[in-house]
Amino acid sequence: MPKPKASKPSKAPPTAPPPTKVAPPDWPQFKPSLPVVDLTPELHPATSKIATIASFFPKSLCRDYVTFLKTLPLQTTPGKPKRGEAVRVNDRFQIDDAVFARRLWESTGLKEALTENEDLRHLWGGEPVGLNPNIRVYRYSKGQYFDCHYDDSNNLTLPTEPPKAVRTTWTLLLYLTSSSEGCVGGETVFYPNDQKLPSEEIAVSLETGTLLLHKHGEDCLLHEGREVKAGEKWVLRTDLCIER
Ligand SMILES: O=C(O)CCC(=O)C(=O)O
Ligand SMILES: [Fe+2]
Repeated sequence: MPKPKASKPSKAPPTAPPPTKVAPPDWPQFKPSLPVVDLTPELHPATSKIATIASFFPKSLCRDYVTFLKTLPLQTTPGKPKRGEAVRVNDRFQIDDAVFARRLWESTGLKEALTENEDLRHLWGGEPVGLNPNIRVYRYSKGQYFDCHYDDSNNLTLPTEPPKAVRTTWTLLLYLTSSSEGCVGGETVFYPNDQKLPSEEIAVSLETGTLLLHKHGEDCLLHEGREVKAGEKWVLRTDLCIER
């Protein structure tokens, strides 16, 4: 747990070891081929620990993805969190899929957007080399939320040839729905001073197709996925990996 200061449960629940022998899903193709717009990460005006890339997925592709994701065996959060873990109330699907992580990195324009932008290169904490194969899909329905927590950095080995030792430094959240699809609430809200103070909140509203990036590990801001009031919030999560 990188930040023990907060009084609330503050560690994201552990990601149970992803099933290793489960066949990966037949993720829809990226159609139209990506990127559809110039992918320039925009730093949040309040902090350089949050960036967004608008229209990372076009809306039609988000729609295709949600239709597909609904067919996956999502699991509702089991039981009560352990001491010191944040409450996450949503439905989730998790898979270790290095091939899909690589597609998201190499076939979307993301790799170029993060590695070829000289103004932003210093933000990533090292040389970005790919995405975490641990892919998570979240569905939040009315009343569901992810309470305040910090995201940990993890050391991994990417199954490249030869394998690459990496560390995750930023969380990536791809919003697949928003108010355009009838989702009310569900903002990702950050608190810059380790306390849930409404006066200091930095709320990022859902935008269909926007990729939200935020720094994690030691430098992670306390954050939450605010309660969904109506409709469904669908999110795809992975993490940025740098060489270690
Ligand atoms: O759903 C959100 O907006 C936040 C998700 C999150 O914090 C996480 O996956 O660690
Ligand atoms: Fe998080």
